[in-house]
Amino acid sequence: MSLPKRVKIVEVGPRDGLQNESQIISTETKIALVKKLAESGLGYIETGSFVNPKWIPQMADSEQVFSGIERLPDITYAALTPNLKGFQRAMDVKASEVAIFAAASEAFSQKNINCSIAESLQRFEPLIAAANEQKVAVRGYVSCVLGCPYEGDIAPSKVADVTEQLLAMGCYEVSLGDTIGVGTPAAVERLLDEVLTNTPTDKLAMHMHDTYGQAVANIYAALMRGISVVDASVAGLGGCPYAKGASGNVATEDVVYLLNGLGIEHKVNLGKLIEAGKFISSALGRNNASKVAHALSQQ
Ligand SMILES: CC(C)(COP(=O)([O-])OP(=O)([O-])OC[C@H]1O[C@@H](n2cnc3c(N)ncnc32)[C@H](O)[C@@H]1OP(=O)([O-])[O-])[C@@H](O)C(=O)NCCC(=O)NCCSC(=O)C[C@@](C)(O)CC(=O)[O-]
Repeated sequence: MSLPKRVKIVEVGPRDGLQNESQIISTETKIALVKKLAESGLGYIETGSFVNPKWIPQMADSEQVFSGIERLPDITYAALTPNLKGFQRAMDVKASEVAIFAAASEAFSQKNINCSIAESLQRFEPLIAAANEQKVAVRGYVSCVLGCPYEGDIAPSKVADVTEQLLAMGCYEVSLGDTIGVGTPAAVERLLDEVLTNTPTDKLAMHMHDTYGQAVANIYAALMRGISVVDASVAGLGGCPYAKGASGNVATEDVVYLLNGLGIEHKVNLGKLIEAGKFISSALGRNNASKVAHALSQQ
């Protein structure tokens, strides 16, 4: 399999990147971040989430964020939604599309969304029915595809099974999440050998966390298998509230640099993206986790 000609980057910084921050981040800062990301050329921005605010307080102002953003044409401003209630909240503020999230690990599913994998899929049914009725696209996530903080190794067949179920239910694409960033390219190969048996490449995305510094290598392994959608988080923001020790997602800047080096189209202006990363890192008072942003800032 050869590399794809172009890659779609799904920017998850405003949601996955910020959801785990313990300090209060103002709604204005979140809105400004989304604006800067949109201006960098990113076409898909996961802007917030409509989960129970008691579980994820940082996302409690997602209504205000969606209401406050200035929408540029041709940009998808997506929302994470765990159930019908979340979907309705997302629709009330005109999210462009929604994402549902399941796991390949029973223990993680319980910790993250308080139900078994089978129950979670059942819970998504009314959400998907409502989305179909309102012609809203639904993306799917599977967490813990390369390892679980509670169960350890996860069988690729389990990931393939949940992925197939989400697609059969109506998700247009499923993003495979290495939630705790333990994967290596060899593990990605083994995973994709199994998942691609019944699922075509154009139905899959990669969502790699960088805990062990393997995310870019893992993405490269997936690109080599023809996968052309990559989730990333500006400045490498993130972590997972239910996965202790998990670091941020792969930095979007590092993915863009990788794609540039491979001659793969992506439409993102790296300079503007780095500015967005600097903005949010300074607002949070933390180091920018993008190696590319760091290296280019030294020049
Ligand atoms: C799924 C639930 C809601 C189940 O939580 P539950 O407690 O089992 O839900 P419930 O249906 O029994 O309801 C309990 C209370 O929550 C309320 N509630 C129920 N739903 C909503 C809603 N949508 N919005 C607002 N409120 C809601 C509901 O109204 C009720 O309120 P009360 O009567 O107690 O006042 C909960 O477990 C939850 O919100 N979990 C969120 C977990 C989360 O956001 N995790 C992070 C995102 S996943 C992730 O980051 C991984 C990913 C996607 O990036 C990929 C990867 O890296 O692996």
